[in-house]
Amino acid sequence: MTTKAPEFQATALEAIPKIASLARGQFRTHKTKNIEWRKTQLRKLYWALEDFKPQLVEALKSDLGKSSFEALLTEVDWVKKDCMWMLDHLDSFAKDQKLGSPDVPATYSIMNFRVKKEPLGTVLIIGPYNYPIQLLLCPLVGAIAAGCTAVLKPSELTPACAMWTKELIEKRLDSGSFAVVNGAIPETNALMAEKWDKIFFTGSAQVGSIIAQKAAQTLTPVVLELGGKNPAFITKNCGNLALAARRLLWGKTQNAGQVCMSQNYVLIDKDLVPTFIEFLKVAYKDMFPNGAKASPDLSRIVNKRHFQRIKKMLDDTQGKIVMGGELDESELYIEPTAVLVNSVNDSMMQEESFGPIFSIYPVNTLDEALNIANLIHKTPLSLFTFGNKAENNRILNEMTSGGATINDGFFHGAVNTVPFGGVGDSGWGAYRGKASFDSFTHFRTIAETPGWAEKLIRVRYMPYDFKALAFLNRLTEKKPNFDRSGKVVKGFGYWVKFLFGLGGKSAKGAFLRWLVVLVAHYMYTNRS
Ligand SMILES: NC(=O)C1=CN([C@@H]2O[C@H](COP(=O)(O)OP(=O)(O)OC[C@H]3O[C@@H](n4cnc5c(N)ncnc54)[C@H](O)[C@@H]3O)[C@@H](O)[C@H]2O)C=CC1
Ligand SMILES: CC1=C(/C=C/C(C)=C/C=C/C(C)=C/C=C/C=C(C)/C=C/C=C(C)/C=C/C=C(\C)C(=O)O)C(C)(C)CCC1
Repeated sequence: MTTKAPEFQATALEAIPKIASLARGQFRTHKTKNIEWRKTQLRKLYWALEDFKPQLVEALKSDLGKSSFEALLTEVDWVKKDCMWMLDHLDSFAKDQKLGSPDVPATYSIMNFRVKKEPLGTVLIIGPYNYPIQLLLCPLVGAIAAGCTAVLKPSELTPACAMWTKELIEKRLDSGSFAVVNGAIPETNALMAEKWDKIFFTGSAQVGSIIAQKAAQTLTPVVLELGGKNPAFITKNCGNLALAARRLLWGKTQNAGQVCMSQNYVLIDKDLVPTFIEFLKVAYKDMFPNGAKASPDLSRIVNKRHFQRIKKMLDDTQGKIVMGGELDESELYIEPTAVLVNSVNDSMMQEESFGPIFSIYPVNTLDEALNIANLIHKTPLSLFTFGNKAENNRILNEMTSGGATINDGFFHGAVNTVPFGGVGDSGWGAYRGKASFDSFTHFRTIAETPGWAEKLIRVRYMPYDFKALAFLNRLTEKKPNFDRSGKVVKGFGYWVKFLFGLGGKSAKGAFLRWLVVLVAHYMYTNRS
């Protein structure tokens, strides 16, 4: 089969309602509730990715100039690993969860409480352009695992990937249950006019807001995986400044920095700035011994619009380019570039670069750095800290983010089985690993009241009987061990528990303490 992608073809608008209706109809057959059926789809997706690997690698090259190395590591093989991991864990994720203590008080243990994991239904997955395979198909892995049917809308900015994705999904997965609609705003709007049981959107905050507003009209739940202006903090106590420079440069060179979770700017102790810049240049030389432009490893910017957007940030900055700075629109090439700035109003601080450029902002204190970062973007998608333990903990405590990495670039987002998502306006919800299954699952609590218990539980019936209520309260009510000011009162009960528990804070703690006492007693009494 040729590796050249078919000419990009948007899905006919009039076909979209039928595609959505077919996916809904497939869900209503209930076949997706069969775990083996879901596993079969995941296995088919795995082999489709394997078999279409040459086409997908070629498509990523033509759409983004993405190296085959990154095309495999962060796209095709990444999703294949997702399929394998989900296959290994799906049985445990999908089985009913029996509820007991402490969720269910002993009094109600006869009700056989359990949580049934049910697919939400038919979902819409909208993907971005920067990782057009991974960021579209990893949510699909979750949807399949949860038992949903799905319609995918790839980004039109990566047309070759979109066309091959359509082919591999529609040719290899269950017909009608999984479909791809290609197109841009009109097609996405036509999809948004349909009723979905969940929408999973990855893209800009601006478009995410449009999606969320439309979804709200039909009370459709959404997951939003958005962007952010992500800070990196480097303090005097960062330990290895050269390591910080190399690891942060990694975050801005992979995929030519078109990574929503990479750092946008670096807040660094002012005394470290000259050395940091030198270390950046050393790392740059290591990564690109023959220059970045000649390197087969560095992606290109996806299109002229984004190229011009990034170029404008550099044109508008009042800062000084201290590394890189070469651009070539004919190749959509932008050199990894660092800009030394001194104003929070600088274009390099105010916008998400979503490219291979970032700013360096000297600070006097960690207080100043935290104030600036919270001013620039209170809820970024990521943050990175290079300080001592106390400083890192303080940064994590005083600044939130979707995820964070200590002492590296975006490593919290470089392992496909740990939860990934934003916070505040950088995203709603999470996926990857079990979170992918959970994201498309309804956790349905079920109780079952046995007939023989009717006399035991008559308390709820009229005519109400306060004696029965008092009896129920005696069984179920816990006396407070605190007073009205919220202070724990160390009364008789407290001391009895303390003594019998040997001061342990929990049953496990008490057990372990008693075990130590008994072993010590045994060893003493049996000493030679
Ligand atoms: N949190 C995450 O995992 C990620 C977040 N992003 C964010 O996405 C942005 C870059 O990706 P893009 O693809 O440019 O995002 P985008 O928001 O422009 O497009 C995303 C999707 O929305 C569709 N779309 C665009 N405009 C629309 C409109 N007006 N109405 C309806 N649908 C529309 C596009 O066709 C595409 O499929 C950056 O802001 C980046 O931070 C990108 C990748 C991952
Ligand atoms: C080899 C042994 C060991 C240790 C091995 C280790 C620690 C290996 C480390 C490997 C590394 C650093 C791999 C890095 C991989 C990076 C990846 C996969 C990046 C992925 C990027 C993605 C998915 C980007 C997504 C972008 C998004 C969502 C966005 O737009 O933001 C031991 C264990 C130490 C000893 C045995 C041998």
